[in-house]
Amino acid sequence: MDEWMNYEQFDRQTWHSFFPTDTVRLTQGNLDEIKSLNDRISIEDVQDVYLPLVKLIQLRYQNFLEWQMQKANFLQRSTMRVPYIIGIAGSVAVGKSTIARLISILLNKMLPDKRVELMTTDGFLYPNAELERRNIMDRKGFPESYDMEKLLKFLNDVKAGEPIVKAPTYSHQVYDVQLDKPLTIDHPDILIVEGINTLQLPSNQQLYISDYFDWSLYVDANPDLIEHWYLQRFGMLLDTAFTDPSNYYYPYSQGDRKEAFKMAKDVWQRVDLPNLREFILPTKLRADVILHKTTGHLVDHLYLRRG
Ligand SMILES: Nc1ncnc2c1ncn2[C@@H]1O[C@H](COP(=O)(O)OP(=O)(O)O)[C@@H](O)[C@H]1O
Ligand SMILES: CC(C)(COP(=O)(O)O)[C@@H](O)C(=O)NCCC(=O)O
Repeated sequence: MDEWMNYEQFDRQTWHSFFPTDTVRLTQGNLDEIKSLNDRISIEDVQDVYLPLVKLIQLRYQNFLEWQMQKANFLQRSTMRVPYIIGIAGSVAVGKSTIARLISILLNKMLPDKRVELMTTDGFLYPNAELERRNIMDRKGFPESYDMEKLLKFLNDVKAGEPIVKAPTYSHQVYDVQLDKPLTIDHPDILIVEGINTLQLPSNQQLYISDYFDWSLYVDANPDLIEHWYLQRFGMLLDTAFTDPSNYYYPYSQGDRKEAFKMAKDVWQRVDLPNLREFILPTKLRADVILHKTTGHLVDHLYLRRG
């Protein structure tokens, strides 16, 4: 069976032609904000790929608002403000959080009167101490390493319009969940939820976390390229750990750099790559849009689900 049968494929030129972006003027401030995300992010990608993508999200969001109104009319109630939730999935180090931040900047630009918030599911990993207690430290990122019930409850509270909902956070520098530094989600218009497990099926609950997503994106790339990006990020983590003994990577930053990279490559091969193959890639065809990246993080193709 053709796995792509439910998707239409577009190359970047065609994709760009759907929303020629001379209609949206990015100010120098917007560009600086985008640049500060990542020095190497390409402005061509922003114009050719991400602005049309965000335009599509805007259209879907308008449709959602319309539906909320019609539903309230039908149920003879006043319209409630229900957050629109976007899920972003893909491998460790494929660029999910960078894209999530970029989409949030562009959404703010296109919808200045709406409040957009951003979070990652990493905070719902069990803390390292608990992973160790369960003897699954080598399975960090695998389905059993997340408190999915807590994540479901969180999404449910946000969707139900609870005014203040707290989400635990995760630090790559500390390499652990930071229970003392929760993120407060305060009734946003749009919430972007990014994480490797956003499109995964539940192991034992009846509810799927993807049921809470109004729109979803999967970020795809060749695993060899993702390994390269993982190791590049590892290099950056080593550089920032250099002067900070509290950083998880500090000991690696003090020792032989070659040995440190050997260790990181081993972790990718033993943990993150099998996780990608077994549990993340199989969720790709559940996304509304699949964005395919190639060398240098450039997007070459997009796939849009039919219907
Ligand atoms: N569009 C991009 N251009 C250049 N580098 C990028 C881009 N997207 C991500 N990166 C880099 O790739 C690495 C992984 O990205 P990140 O957003 O942390 O991935 P994820 O959230 O999927 O783990 C980081 O070092 C990041 O700076
Ligand atoms: C916290 C993560 C599961 C999530 O990754 P992310 O998508 O934020 O890059 C991952 O970064 C991780 O720590 N994996 C375990 C193996 C490793 O150290 O790479």
